[in-house]
Amino acid sequence: MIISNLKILNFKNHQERNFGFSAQINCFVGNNGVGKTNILDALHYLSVAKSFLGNTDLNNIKTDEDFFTIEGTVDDGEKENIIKVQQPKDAKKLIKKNDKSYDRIADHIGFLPSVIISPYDSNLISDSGESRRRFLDAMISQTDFEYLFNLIQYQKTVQQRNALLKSFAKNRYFDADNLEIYNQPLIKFGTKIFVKRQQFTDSILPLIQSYYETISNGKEKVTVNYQSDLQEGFDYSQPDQKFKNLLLENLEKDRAVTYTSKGIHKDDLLFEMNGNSLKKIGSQGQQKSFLIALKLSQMNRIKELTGKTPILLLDDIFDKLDDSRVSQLIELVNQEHFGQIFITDTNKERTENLVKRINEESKIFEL
Ligand SMILES: Nc1ncnc2c1ncn2[C@@H]1O[C@H](COP(=O)(O)OP(=O)(O)OP(=O)(O)O)[C@@H](O)[C@H]1O
Repeated sequence: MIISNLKILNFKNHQERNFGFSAQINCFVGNNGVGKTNILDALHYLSVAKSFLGNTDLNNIKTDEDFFTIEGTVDDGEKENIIKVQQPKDAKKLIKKNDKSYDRIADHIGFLPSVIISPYDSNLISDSGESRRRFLDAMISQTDFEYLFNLIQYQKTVQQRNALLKSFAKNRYFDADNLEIYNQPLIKFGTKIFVKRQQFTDSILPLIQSYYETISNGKEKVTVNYQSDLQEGFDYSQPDQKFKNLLLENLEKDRAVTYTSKGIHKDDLLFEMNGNSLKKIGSQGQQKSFLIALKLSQMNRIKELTGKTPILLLDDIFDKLDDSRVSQLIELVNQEHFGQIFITDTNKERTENLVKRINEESKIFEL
């Protein structure tokens, strides 16, 4: 997938911008706060119709303006497509492909896959399990529409079941048959999600280890463990049984706390380095190397599963990495064809030197 052109109107600090991109490497250089990351965020919008920084859409409209528009020309290998994302101040966000609006934003996910590596990724290590779950979900959803559908259904069902548990407690009343209406879809969708998360983590682990080994020159060994309430004693010949048992065993607890205490909405990913928690013992550079390995593996899997090469967004990537790790990373980019890459850096000279070392066509934009 190649973005040949990007037009931005009233997006964050950018009033009006128009870029013609290289099919290979594009760099944005400039001082702190000039809006380099915001350009990557605009490209991220073209991919999944939302910010990677977690801001609300309305906050991304330039101050004192009434809307923002992001328009990209995307070559999918067969033809050029115009993707347009528009957020008015007082109406719903719109996303269009070739002038046709999508009914649901989810229908666009997967058309233009992207992988972002940014300083904000460190939240993946430091935050609670929720951000790792969201990352895992986003990773799988980009290659598997059914997964996204199951996840949306599961989340709706958990909310409905929790509301029912609360209403039971409030009215001092309980009806097992009524609860069963929600248990069934919870088990069906939750089990499918568990199996997919397990398979995906298993398939990505060797890639993460191999990329980490290359970047760190074999200095440390990392692992990623998927953890789920459904794991212990899960039987693939009767997959629904485990979740069924869990709900039964925890019924009294769920009634007492008035929410669903067990399930795949509590899953987590455990990141380890040499057998210890990466969060506890990893230096900033080691953690960053791990996150880069994780993201490059994500890229590799998306490419393998969909046949599409995601765009790679590298925000401030060289900060905190020593020269040896930067060299290894560049070596990697040279060896494997990563498709179209967008890089931000405050240091123009460093960027020019880097680009010289990578044997790809490039453009540098000074902001
Ligand atoms: N809705 C908005 N309206 C106007 N300006 C905004 C809006 N949202 C963010 N900004 C501005 O965007 C700028 C930050 O842009 P960005 O993070 O892209 O900078 P950067 O060039 O990547 O900086 P750094 O090198 O520090 O990472 C800030 O000056 C901020 O005030």
